[in-house]
Amino acid sequence: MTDAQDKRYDVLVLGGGAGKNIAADLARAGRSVALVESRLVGGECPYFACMPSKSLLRSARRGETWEHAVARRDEVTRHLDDAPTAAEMAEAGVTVIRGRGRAVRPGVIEVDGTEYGYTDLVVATGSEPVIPEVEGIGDVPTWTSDEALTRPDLPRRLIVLGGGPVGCELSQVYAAFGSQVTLVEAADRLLAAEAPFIGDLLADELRRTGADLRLGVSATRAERTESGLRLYLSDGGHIDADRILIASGRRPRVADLGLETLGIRPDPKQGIAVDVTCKAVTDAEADADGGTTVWAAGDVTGAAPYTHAANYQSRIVVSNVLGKRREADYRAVPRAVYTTPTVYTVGVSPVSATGLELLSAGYDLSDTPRATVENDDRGRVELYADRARGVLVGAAAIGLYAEGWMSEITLAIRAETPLSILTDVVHAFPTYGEAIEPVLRELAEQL
Ligand SMILES: Cc1cc2nc3c(=O)[nH]c(=O)nc-3n(C[C@H](O)[C@H](O)[C@H](O)COP(=O)(O)OP(=O)(O)OC[C@H]3O[C@@H](n4cnc5c(N)ncnc54)[C@H](O)[C@@H]3O)c2cc1C
Ligand SMILES: NC(=O)c1ccc[n+]([C@@H]2O[C@H](COP(=O)([O-])OP(=O)(O)OC[C@H]3O[C@@H](n4cnc5c(N)ncnc54)[C@H](O)[C@@H]3O)[C@@H](O)[C@H]2O)c1
Repeated sequence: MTDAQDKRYDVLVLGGGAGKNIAADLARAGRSVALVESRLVGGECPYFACMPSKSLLRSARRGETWEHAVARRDEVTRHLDDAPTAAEMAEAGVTVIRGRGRAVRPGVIEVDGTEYGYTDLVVATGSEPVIPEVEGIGDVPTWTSDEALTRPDLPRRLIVLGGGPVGCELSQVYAAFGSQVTLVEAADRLLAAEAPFIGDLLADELRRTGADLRLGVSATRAERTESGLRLYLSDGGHIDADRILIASGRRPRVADLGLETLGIRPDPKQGIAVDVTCKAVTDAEADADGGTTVWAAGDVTGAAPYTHAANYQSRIVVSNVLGKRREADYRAVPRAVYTTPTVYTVGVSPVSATGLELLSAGYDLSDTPRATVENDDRGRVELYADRARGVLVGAAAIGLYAEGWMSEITLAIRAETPLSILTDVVHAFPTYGEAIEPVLRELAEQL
């Protein structure tokens, strides 16, 4: 085994999704940096997650053929070629180490038998799909989002297991291109953590796209049949299909990283606990070890499983590694689902708000002139304010382009802009953004 002192870096980054930004920024700031990546430099988002799913959703919206949509998707993901991104890393001065990294002792990572030393370690290993405990699921044809977003085949009959963001986006994709989609969700509605109107309106849309929704039932058993597979449900029913797309959640990728040797004990569901500076919480003895620091960013922290949140945490890590203390604030991290119409929620959800006296008001997009112009009256926006402080703390919307016209609400929540100022903001006519004005006025009157 090579001596770790021979291959020593100021900073080692494990995982090249959000981790690649950290590596490049720190290298540009003059640190010696190595990035360890076991799959593709760039992480999941550009190749297996956000980008291919958004490309397929766009193609579905435009009524393209499946073949065209797949060709376009594969162009968007550069046919899974990470050479240009790896070259960008090299240009920034980052050494890219291909392979799976794991900690062997404080200050040392091992990749395929070679040891590398570090002063700062950043763990950015992302998350992985959870395979639900359904008897027989391992014996029938299944996909996770990885296959659903890279394969060229269009299953004739597809069961989508789970009605979270992955299940909703991919049900709309496959139903739009002609698969006979049945979505099974254990909760009573889609996107169950959000305001109820969101899941209800989205369910109407998915049904309109052609999907059959089985809400409030879970899968109990799967078996192979002559024509494909059969999935049994908790309500006594069953569904016959050719394939199951598992979209039943993800968990932080923390297994077999040797984190315990660094005094880090991640919760398998919550991931690596970090403080406000994104420094990993370690045992007292590990802290006393001194000399090295472990940071974490992205899905592995369980903080907010979105690329924009991972990128935000990356900026927090970079700043703190460079000695400029910066604290993360998660009050206004958007949660968008890019179906048509789009779901955009941010801040507190009325479903889980505790310890706040929430004021709420809402408005149907059908009442905006823009809905007439677009000939599309789908959607609604609701805003939630903290009565005690007179500021917005949460928002939920579903509607065309909601990811655009709701961003001002993200700023309002983050900046704690008083309602008295928000009610004085002018929106262009005719935009869906005008829907926000009556909601704000109603909230201000309730104060
Ligand atoms: C289908 C789907 C669609 C999504 N769409 C969106 C979207 O539209 N918008 C959005 O904001 N978010 C979306 N997300 C979530 C988004 O993909 C993640 O939040 C984001 O990729 C997290 O970035 P990350 O850097 O933490 O992890 P990742 O992107 O997963 O990167 C982690 C990297 O670490 C590598 N790695 C793991 N272990 C090791 C190891 N031991 N050694 C070396 N390398 C290792 C992995 O190979 C991987 O490349 C979507 C997710 C899915 C599944
Ligand atoms: N647009 C985006 O930003 C975007 C898109 C896709 C995914 N993501 C992120 O990726 C992560 C994973 O998304 P996801 O949708 O897989 O997870 P999720 O945890 O959000 O949803 C999974 C759903 O599956 C259901 N479920 C679990 N087991 C079941 C069973 N046996 N039978 C029936 N239903 C079952 C759960 O009740 C839950 O509603 C999320 O954190 C999400 O935020 C983001």
